[in-house]
Amino acid sequence: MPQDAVIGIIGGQGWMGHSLGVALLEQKVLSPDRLVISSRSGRGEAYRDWPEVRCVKDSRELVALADIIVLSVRPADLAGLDIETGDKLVISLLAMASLQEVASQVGSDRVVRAMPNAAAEIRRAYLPWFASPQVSDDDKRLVQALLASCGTARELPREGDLDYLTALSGAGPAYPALLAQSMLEHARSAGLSDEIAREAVMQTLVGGSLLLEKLGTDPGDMVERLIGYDGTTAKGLRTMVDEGIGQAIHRGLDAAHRAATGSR
Ligand SMILES: NC(=O)C1=CN([C@@H]2O[C@H](COP(=O)(O)OP(=O)(O)OC[C@H]3O[C@@H](n4cnc5c(N)ncnc54)[C@H](O)[C@@H]3O)[C@@H](O)[C@H]2O)C=CC1
Ligand SMILES: O=C(O)[C@@H]1CCC=N1
Repeated sequence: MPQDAVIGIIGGQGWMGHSLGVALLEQKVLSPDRLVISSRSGRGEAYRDWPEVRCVKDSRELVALADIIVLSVRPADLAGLDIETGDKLVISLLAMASLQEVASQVGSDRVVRAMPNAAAEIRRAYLPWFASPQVSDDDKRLVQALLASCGTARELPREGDLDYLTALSGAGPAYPALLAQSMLEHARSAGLSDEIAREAVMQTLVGGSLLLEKLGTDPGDMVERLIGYDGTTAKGLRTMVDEGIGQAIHRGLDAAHRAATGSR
């Protein structure tokens, strides 16, 4: 990254905005004097350890100060962004807003769409991104370095893949949360104390995910291996499959994908 490039995050106090800003600072990808955030609610607590970070209320001021602009407002707030970035590099984290929509809203052709997820907060996000043809190879290296501060970043060959991944990985941390919620309700109804139920659910989901990651094999192999015991797990898995868990997941992902694509 150019040593003196200034990054501006519009919505830099929000969930994704501050996750990215703080990750860049903590990993020293960026020195605090090279980060500007715009926030309607003032400075807030997220950057208290870095007083050199500049905070402005007016996003037009941020655009004037920054070389690279990150958009991290909610999709409904895009149309109200009264900014003109010229040909500065713009990185949009917004779901549902196409490259074309972002480009025409901010007036730049150098636009990257990136899709973080909630795990950016702990730097374990999956962050696919797609760039417009006007984004240079140097820009792309920079984008990859910035986004990798929050997890695993990956350039995509097609914008449509980003819409799909908005539903799969962008929304993704909500899916284990739903599973955890359902398991927790069941454990409580079986009479376990709240403390033990929570501990059991969390350790099981985290441990199971880490094991899958470590094994690196097809998840179906682990399912088959456990079905092979023909015991407790097999009974549970077969019932879940027969009750339509697979279809429910596919239909949910289809619905999220349709929402991510909007009218396109
Ligand atoms: N939260 C998530 O898990 C994910 C969010 N996203 C996308 O990231 C974007 C941001 O989402 P969150 O951080 O979760 O939302 P958020 O609501 O936590 O943050 C948005 C921030 O933007 C600020 N804001 C709104 N209009 C502004 C303006 N004109 N100038 C300056 N600041 C302004 C708000 O005050 C707020 O602090 C969204 O577009 C969303 O689609 C993408 C993937 C995952
Ligand atoms: O729910 C949303 O629209 C955004 C995109 C993925 C996660 N949050």
